[in-house]
Amino acid sequence: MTTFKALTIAGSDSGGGAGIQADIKTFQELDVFGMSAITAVTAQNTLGVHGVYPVSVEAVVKQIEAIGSDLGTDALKTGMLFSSDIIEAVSEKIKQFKWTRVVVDPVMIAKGGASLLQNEAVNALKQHLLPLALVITPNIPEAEVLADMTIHNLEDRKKAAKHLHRLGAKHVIIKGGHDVDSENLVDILYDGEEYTYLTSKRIQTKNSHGTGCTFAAALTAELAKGQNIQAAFKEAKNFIQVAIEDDLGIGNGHGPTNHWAFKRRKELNSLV
Ligand SMILES: Nc1ncnc2c1ncn2[C@@H]1O[C@H](COP(=O)(O)OP(=O)(O)O)[C@@H](O)[C@H]1O
Ligand SMILES: Cc1ncc(COP(=O)(O)O)c(N)n1
Repeated sequence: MTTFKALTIAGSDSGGGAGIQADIKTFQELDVFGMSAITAVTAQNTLGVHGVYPVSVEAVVKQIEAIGSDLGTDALKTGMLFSSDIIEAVSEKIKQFKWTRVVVDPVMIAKGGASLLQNEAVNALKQHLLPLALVITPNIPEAEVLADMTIHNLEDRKKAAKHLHRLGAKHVIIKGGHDVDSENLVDILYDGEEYTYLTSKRIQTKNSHGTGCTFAAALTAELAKGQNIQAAFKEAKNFIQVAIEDDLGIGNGHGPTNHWAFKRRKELNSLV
């Protein structure tokens, strides 16, 4: 049996709902062997971010080299990268190891408002990492920053996707979680020619901590297994939908999603 592998280069969330922890859980649930390079440690729970402690560039590079020189990976995702120095170093390593199945989740601000990317690092992200992305997965506020425009509606989102494609990302997914005025939730994918829309019902919940990380990790896992972007997009959307639906109700604030839900439902369905 082939063992598919995926690497996450991201921050640690002590609360377990986002960041490295969400990524590894998602990889595992989708039958992909998960590996990590940690860029920053955050002291975080469902109530917010209580501390951010970046890891040295040297330590980030060493972690990636340890994986690249031995295990290799079938796909990778980036999440919280924090600084332009880390972004540049990560980009160099992606090039060195000739990794192409690269998902860039341009994490900027935690749901509670804490900054997970320094302002001056946005340019580094655009210049160095975006051109290496097979797919970039911003939420609406992140797409606004990267495309340098305001997004009011779906047409604006399509324009922003085109802009990010021009900057070098081969595919652009702009997620719709922040479009809180609409009852349905639409995620869009642009491949340079056509748009694909995935629509789901908006679930009313305060427990959406880590949705972006989990979605991007599911996408990465499917790409690691050799799926094409369209198929990976659909599976990632299904994964996050049920993870939000079956939330765990833990913590006193914005709780995590349920990373078990997708596999458990699949197993239940195969029993009946
Ligand atoms: N309330 C919700 N109901 C259903 N799906 C959601 C909800 N909120 C977010 N999602 C889904 O979770 C994923 C992450 O969305 P979003 O919240 O936009 O990103 P981020 O977590 O990066 O801010 C997307 O696939 C989006 O469609
Ligand atoms: C370490 C880390 N990385 C990313 C996020 C963003 O979380 P979300 O997926 O909810 O946008 C987070 N809160 N913490």
